Amino acid sequence: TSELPDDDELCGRGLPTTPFNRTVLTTIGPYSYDPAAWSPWTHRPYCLEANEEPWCVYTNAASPKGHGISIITTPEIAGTTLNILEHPFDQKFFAPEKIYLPRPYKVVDIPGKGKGVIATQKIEKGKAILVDHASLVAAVEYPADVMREEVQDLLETAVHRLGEPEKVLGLSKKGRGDEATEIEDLLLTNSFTVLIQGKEFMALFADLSRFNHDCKPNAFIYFSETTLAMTVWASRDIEPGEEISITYSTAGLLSKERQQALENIWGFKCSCALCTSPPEVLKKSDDNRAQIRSYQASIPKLAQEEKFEEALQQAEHMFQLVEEEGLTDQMSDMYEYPARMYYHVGNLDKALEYTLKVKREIDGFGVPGKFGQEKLQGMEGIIRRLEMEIKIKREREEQFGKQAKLRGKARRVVMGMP
Ligand SMILES: C[S@@+](CC[C@H](N)C(=O)[O-])C[C@H]1O[C@@H](n2cnc3c(N)ncnc32)[C@H](O)[C@@H]1O
Repeated sequence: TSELPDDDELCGRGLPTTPFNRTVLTTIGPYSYDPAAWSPWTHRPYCLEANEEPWCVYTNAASPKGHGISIITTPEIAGTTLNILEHPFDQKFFAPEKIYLPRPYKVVDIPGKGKGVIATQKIEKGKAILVDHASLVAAVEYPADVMREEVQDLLETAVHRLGEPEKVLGLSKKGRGDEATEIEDLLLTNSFTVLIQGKEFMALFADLSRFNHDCKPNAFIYFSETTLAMTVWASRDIEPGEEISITYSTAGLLSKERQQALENIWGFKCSCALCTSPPEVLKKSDDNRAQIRSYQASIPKLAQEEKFEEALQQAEHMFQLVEEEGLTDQMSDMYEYPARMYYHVGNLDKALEYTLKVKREIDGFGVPGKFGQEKLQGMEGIIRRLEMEIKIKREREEQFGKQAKLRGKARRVVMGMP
């Protein structure tokens, strides 16, 4: 738009001002005119001054994978937290055997939902369907002295600086009229809230944005803070021709709560198979989800009171219901409870089974961060120990079995039997 800095300014030669007459910062550091100092950004950061600190657009127009990435945040966050941005430009972070290439789906029209994604081949549970790097990452909250028009200006700049802005501009919009600008509408219709080092951001992913919501999805998404990529994982086997769906709402909500959350946060009325099913089906699902919710509260409590048998019975039933409701991967933080409790009651095989699930959660999905790496090493240690204890236990049982056989034989000899 005419409000955007012109090409000279984008290359760092001019002195751009925002349409609101705040001078874009020109100090050294992230604002330097020397392109070498902007790395890994391809444009000089475009900033507006706010009371406490400036807010800037940081863009790498070419990476990752050509479509580019723009991030709206403060220089402090860009300079510290987002140092991790070396990673998005690294293409080696994914094991090829874990991900489908080329993509195993196509984008088609889905009645009542606009566009959506259909599997073009059988997709196996546990494999990655798509790894999509964010195109736009924008802070959710701004200081009180930053005007809405100024945020709109940052957003415009962020999108138009991308290598392929049309990939983002072509996404679906609700048509919110005067309520929102085109880019605000795009964000409201398509962005996912992600956490980067504990801070909330809105993130827009050009390809992920075609996946529709389902209350009983067959896939789930995982965001990696270190690569700023969202991965879509198959949570069960998916047949060719099936729509691939994810969930936009939080786990464990009942049907009315889900409908409300989707309307309030995403602005649409859900027409997925579960939401449009007969009342008795919906009620059964709600009962299951209410039971899961109650188990989520009671299992940690029972574990604390060392009522392991009861807690384990509940945990087994909970994971059965979770599977039935298609929520398996939203409950992964609960695996640690049965892992520990089975160890306490001496069931090492089950303890190992659940510990392996915890490990899969940490390292299966993208590159774990520093905390993830430490936890992963801890888990690997526990797994080695459990495997060793199981081996020793098996050997003892075998030894015991042999001795019992010998004793039996000796007794028969004493008694004069053949
Ligand atoms: C992130 S986009 C998904 C892709 C979108 N259908 C498209 O055409 O590009 C979110 C929008 O898709 C539609 N949508 C997604 N899931 C839906 C569902 N379960 N029921 C009805 N509409 C849905 C809504 O219009 C929503 O605002």
